[in-house]
Amino acid sequence: MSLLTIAMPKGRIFDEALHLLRKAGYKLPPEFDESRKLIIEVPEENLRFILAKPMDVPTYVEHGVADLGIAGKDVMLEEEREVYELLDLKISLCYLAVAGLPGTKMNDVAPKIATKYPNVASSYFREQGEQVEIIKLNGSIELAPLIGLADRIVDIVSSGRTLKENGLVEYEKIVSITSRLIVNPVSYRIKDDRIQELVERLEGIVQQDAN
Ligand SMILES: Nc1ncnc2c1ncn2[C@@H]1O[C@H](COP(=O)(O)OP(=O)(O)OP(=O)(O)O)[C@@H](O)[C@H]1O
Ligand SMILES: O=P(O)(O)OC[C@H]1O[C@H](OP(=O)(O)OP(=O)(O)O)[C@H](O)[C@@H]1O
Repeated sequence: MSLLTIAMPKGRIFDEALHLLRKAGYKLPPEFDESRKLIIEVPEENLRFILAKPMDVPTYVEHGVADLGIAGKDVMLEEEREVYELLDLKISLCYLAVAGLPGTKMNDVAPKIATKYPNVASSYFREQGEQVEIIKLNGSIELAPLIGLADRIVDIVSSGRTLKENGLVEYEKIVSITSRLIVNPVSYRIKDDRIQELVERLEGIVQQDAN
């Protein structure tokens, strides 16, 4: 049985992803819940996990240092890596939206858009036929329109609380987001039996949770 390396996103998605794997029958030790280790070996399952920043998961998978990974659709759209998407895990639901101060129009000439997702934002506004200037930020995106840095933001909305508490409104929804199981194309070919088994086990749980 070949060893599978799985890139897991640290942070928000981690607990839900872990829960899903455990429900699918994988025995993952308490180390996952407590430790700060970045590589966790599970020899009993012939699995190895690497714990990465969510935005970096497709990079590890594309380079083949991880066979599989779990990544938000937002990350997949932004990073456009050479990986296959195998399964919608239907966890960590949220969406990407355009937001800004209420009752405001975007500047006519090169309106500024602040975002952590420069590629997604440029494609979106290009499709809308708008020429915009993208300002890349790494967090606290909602600050940008409040402080006069940008006309609009493109950011994740989940509960809507961050927008509301900062007096911002949503202008357009861009795309719904869930987390996906992704695979390196070569691993998919050479470790197909193991990967297929993992997909089927997870698929069963995702279906069960959806009903
Ligand atoms: N409210 C939310 N805000 C941000 N991401 C969310 C939210 N809900 C679900 N997600 C999913 O979680 C992923 C981000 O997880 P997380 O916030 O832990 O990482 P991060 O953006 O790298 O955070 P940080 O930069 O604060 O470490 C996104 O790619 C998205 O798919
Ligand atoms: O709709 P809500 O439930 O309020 O969630 C959305 C907020 O959560 C994320 O920020 P995060 O907490 O990751 O902080 P960040 O600004 O450092 O990215 C996202 O960028 C929004 O700001």
